Amino acid sequence: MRPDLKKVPGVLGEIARKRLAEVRPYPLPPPPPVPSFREALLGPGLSVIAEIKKKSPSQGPIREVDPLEAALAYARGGAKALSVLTEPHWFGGSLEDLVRARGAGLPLLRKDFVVDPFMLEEARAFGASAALLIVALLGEETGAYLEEARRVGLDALVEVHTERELEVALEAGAEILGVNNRDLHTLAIDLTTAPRLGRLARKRGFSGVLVAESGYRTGEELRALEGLFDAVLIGTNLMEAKDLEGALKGLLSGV
Ligand SMILES: O=P(O)(O)OC[C@@H](O)[C@@H](O)c1c[nH]c2ccccc12
Repeated sequence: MRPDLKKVPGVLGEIARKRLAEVRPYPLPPPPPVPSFREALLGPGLSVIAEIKKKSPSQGPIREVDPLEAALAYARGGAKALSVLTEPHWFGGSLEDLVRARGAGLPLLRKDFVVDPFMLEEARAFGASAALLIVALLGEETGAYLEEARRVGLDALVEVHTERELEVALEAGAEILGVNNRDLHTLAIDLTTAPRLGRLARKRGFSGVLVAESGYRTGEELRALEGLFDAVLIGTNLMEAKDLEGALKGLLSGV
């Protein structure tokens, strides 16, 4: 289950290699009961996964927030689930942020660069309902990580950015598929990526939950996702707003 990270280029490779060097398994507390991430996204209309992210490689510092206050504001604003960055160096996150965000009662996605199966057990033990699996990192190991996620009781958001990665994700049996508009090697965003690969996934017979990720800023952009996507993941645009609840309500009023 060791992904081969030597050949992963750009920012993504750098972050992931650092993360791998830091993994040191330790005894974990028994996992708490958590709500279902998958079910939360399957409600009517386009579900929003709102992200708690203090900084990022593309934006630099975004804001300092208390993850509990942010989580409560997002819940009031209509989010169906939350994504919490736990990567410390480039995103300023931590597992404590995950624990604090649980206070809002919404299902949590552990947003990190999972490169070791222990990180999945850890996510579950700290109260996540789901974890992100990045196909650009895990490659042919994606299926093994999906199985491990299932074994520990986590949903997996399997993230792709190219047609080749989509094939790997479908072959691995992904049930929740995320299409990232952002190329994690270069950080460039292209909003045509999600609809293009989303449509291709459906054409290939994918009947699971489809999530569009990254770069969304307007109600109009969200409206364009309706009918194809079950959910959208929004981070920076919300985090930059003073009033998280108002910003999310504003975006959703257009949908
Ligand atoms: O802040 P944005 O552009 O709204 O994007 C959110 C989310 O999609 C993005 O943070 C993300 C998508 N995939 C990732 C993988 C690792 C780190 C971060 C991400």
